[in-house]
Amino acid sequence: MSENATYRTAGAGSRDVAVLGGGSFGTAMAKVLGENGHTVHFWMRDEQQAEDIRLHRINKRYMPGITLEGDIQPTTDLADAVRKAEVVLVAIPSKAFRAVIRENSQVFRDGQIVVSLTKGIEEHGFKLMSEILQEEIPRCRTGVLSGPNLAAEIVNRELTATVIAAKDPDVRRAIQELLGCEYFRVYANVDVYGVELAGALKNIYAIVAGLANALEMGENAKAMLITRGLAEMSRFAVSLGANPMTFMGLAGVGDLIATCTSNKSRNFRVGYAVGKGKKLDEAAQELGQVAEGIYTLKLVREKSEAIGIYMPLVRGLYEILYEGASINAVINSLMMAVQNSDVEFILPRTISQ
Ligand SMILES: NC(=O)C1=CN([C@@H]2O[C@H](COP(=O)(O)OP(=O)(O)OC[C@H]3O[C@@H](n4cnc5c(N)ncnc54)[C@H](O)[C@@H]3O)[C@@H](O)[C@H]2O)C=CC1
Ligand SMILES: O=C(CO)COP(=O)(O)O
Repeated sequence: MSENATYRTAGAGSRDVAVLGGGSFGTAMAKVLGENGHTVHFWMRDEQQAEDIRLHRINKRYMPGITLEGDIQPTTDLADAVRKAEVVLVAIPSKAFRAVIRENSQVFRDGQIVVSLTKGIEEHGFKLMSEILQEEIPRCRTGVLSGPNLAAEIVNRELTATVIAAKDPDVRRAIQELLGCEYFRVYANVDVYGVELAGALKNIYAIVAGLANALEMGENAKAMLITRGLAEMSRFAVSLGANPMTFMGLAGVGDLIATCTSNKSRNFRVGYAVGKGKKLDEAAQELGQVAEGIYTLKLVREKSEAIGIYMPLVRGLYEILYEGASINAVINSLMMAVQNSDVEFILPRTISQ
């Protein structure tokens, strides 16, 4: 899309929306909403950052060079932002998600629409963000936004599609109307658990893909890793109750392609740095932004072992990142493993072939 293209609100007129979280993705969604003619109460915890955005219309730390247009009002007063908003979008990293919502749970209203944009899993209890919303603010109507949504592309108005997953049709419709525009399409799904889990799981395979790229693996190898990643993540998610067809959609295969093939993905970049010999801590430190896959990997490895789901890529990546295994040794062991069926929803993985 050209910089000079005109933008219009996709549906109803101007609405008040709160975006919680002043990082890359919060900024990207605030920008879409602002351009769509909505009033954005953009909450962040750092007053200096809020003041800077107020004055210069640029989030210097997370989106340098990107001007925020429209009625975007940076604030450090979360209660005020939520009270003024009809709809709340939450883009806070999974590690801080519950604490922020719990601390402010009283300010959310009955029936208020609250949607998670976060692609991660809570450390204790393996809770997804929509489950945290239901526990902390059960009187709200909740949903999840996920899909191939690299923030760095959205802020440049590059064509993008996303998925709003919610049981309540009003939530789905509201988000489609608020965010949809010439460069941003919003598809709908009712499989909240599948869409949300897909978004969290793909971060693991983006790290694997970054590693493969650092090792200059060929296209066959990269395609194998992405496709076997898809098999592994859908096997795991389906065992927990997700719909396997969700993984054929934007939130599954779509997001996997975007993040496993682009160094705009922070998870991919962490994998790439480790593949080039950096220690995990060093790679994460240099990134300076969240790479949820680092934490998701630990939780998924633990959970898959507890429930007996075969996830060789998760196990291999865990050994590399957390147990100091050599990358070559892990690759050799993966290549020597039993050769299973391709699509196990057609030919079961474990029967004799
Ligand atoms: N950046 C992207 O392309 C996309 C990111 N996401 C997801 O969005 C979520 C947020 O990620 P980004 O904005 O990209 O991360 P980021 O690393 O760019 O920014 C994180 C933001 O969270 C804030 N934060 C951290 N701890 C906090 C706390 N305790 N209280 C309040 N604010 C806190 C930081 O100050 C920062 O503003 C992640 O779960 C990510 O997976 C989803 C789709 C795309
Ligand atoms: O989820 C994302 C794009 O869909 C962003 O991925 P990263 O967090 O790896 O940058």
